[in-house]
Amino acid sequence: MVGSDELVIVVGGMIGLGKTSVATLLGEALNSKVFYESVDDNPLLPLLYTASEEESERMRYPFLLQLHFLDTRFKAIKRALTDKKNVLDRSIYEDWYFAKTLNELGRINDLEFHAYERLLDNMLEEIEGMPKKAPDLMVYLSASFETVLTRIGMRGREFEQDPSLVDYYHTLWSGYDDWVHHHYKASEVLVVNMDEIDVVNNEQDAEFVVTEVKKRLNKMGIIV
Ligand SMILES: Nc1ncnc2c1ncn2[C@@H]1O[C@H](COP(=O)(O)OP(=O)(O)OP(=O)(O)O)[C@@H](O)[C@H]1O
Repeated sequence: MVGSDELVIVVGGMIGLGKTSVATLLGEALNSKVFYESVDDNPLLPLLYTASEEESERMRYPFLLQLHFLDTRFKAIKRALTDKKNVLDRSIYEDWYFAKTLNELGRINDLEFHAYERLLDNMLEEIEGMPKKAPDLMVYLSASFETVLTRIGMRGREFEQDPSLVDYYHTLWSGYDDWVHHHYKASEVLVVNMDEIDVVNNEQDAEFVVTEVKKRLNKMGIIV
């Protein structure tokens, strides 16, 4: 039985749906530390979006970016599972889906992807050897493609705005639900439909999400 003081929650889902806001909200509601996905100190991320195809291919930016994420997420999940009582804004489990999509799009080659998978397996084995081996719950934010595009546009992060990225977003979006339901096995999953939910501007929506998470945890025998 997991005590509420050992609880680890990961927040997942497509780009722009509000993982950071939901992670903050849950951190406050459950009195937990939050590990944020850091975008500002990641020099490789804008390059994934803005470098020319030729430069990206020559410099291997998509692969280097995956190594960067693998490194930071491994650190975060190890700390979260050791310290306990944490909420993570995205996690190591989800990055594989990005890497696989970039491989399918030809931006990461097969040799790179296999090297990535071996490194990831090795890291996951380390995690499974820890006293707390996995998160307790993934809160998965889901939405229509229209909502995703609206939210990415509203957030206005400059390097994410180019219209040529819509195909990339659609490819990621179209396999995301399948990834969470058929590939992700580390914990139970609570799906939150973000089409009608705005946790930032609507207090009732924020309360609704917190209540849903608490209800699920209680059902799992974790009293919060
Ligand atoms: N493994 C990865 N490979 C490629 N890009 C990634 C990866 N992980 C995150 N990103 C990118 O990093 C950026 C930040 O991620 P994302 O927008 O999902 O989180 P966020 O800024 O916290 O959004 P939100 O909080 O609104 O859900 C996005 O452009 C996303 O595509």
